[in-house]
Amino acid sequence: MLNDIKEILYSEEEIQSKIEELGKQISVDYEGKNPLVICVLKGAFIFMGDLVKRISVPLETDFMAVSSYGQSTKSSGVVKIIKDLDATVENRDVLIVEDIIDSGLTLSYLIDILKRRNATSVKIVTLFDKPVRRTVELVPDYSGFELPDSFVVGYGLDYAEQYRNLPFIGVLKEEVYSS
Ligand SMILES: O=P(O)(O)OC[C@H]1O[C@H](OP(=O)(O)OP(=O)(O)O)[C@H](O)[C@@H]1O
Ligand code: HPA
Ligand SMILES: [Mg+2]
Repeated sequence: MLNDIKEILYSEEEIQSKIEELGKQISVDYEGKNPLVICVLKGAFIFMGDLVKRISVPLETDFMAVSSYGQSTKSSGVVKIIKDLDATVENRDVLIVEDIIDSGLTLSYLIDILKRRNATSVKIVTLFDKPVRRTVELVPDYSGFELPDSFVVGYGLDYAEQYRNLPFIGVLKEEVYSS
């Protein structure tokens, strides 16, 4: 598995210290509120677990599964809901937890759905962001690291469902997906 990685971009330690910072800021901003924190499966499952431990205000969690990349390194452009939320978002302060924003298609689709369900507020926290790849305008409220334009894996992110268990984020060797 490690042989397939071209370069490590951020180590486990760097990621954990960034999550601590994000958690502190979110705790300040949501003081006195009880947000519904939504994990976008599958990619955000590790970040979600680490982040909620660093948020000190009361909160509820829920999970939604969407997919648009499948077995490819390019978005299909079609966001499929595989599992919807259990909770109702009406009159809730919603915080969406994402692992990565790339084209922006997944989140712009989700934000639209949650606003139509009458959430009081909808904010986004992403651990990784590739702003140069955007095809729709979208700026996260909280962001961990900006990444270059290369396909990355690890810390929840996959290629063809592999590599999610790597504790760091790294660039996948092109020969792995171009062969
Ligand atoms: O900004 P975008 O171009 O839409 O890309 C970002 C989305 O793509 C990935 O999900 P994917 O569809 O691969 O599903 P997964 O989380 O199950 O891997 C990632 O976890 C984000 O949800
Ligand atoms: N890696 C894994 N999944 C992704 C990426 C990426 O670079 N961009 C969007 N989904
Ligand atoms: Mg994926």
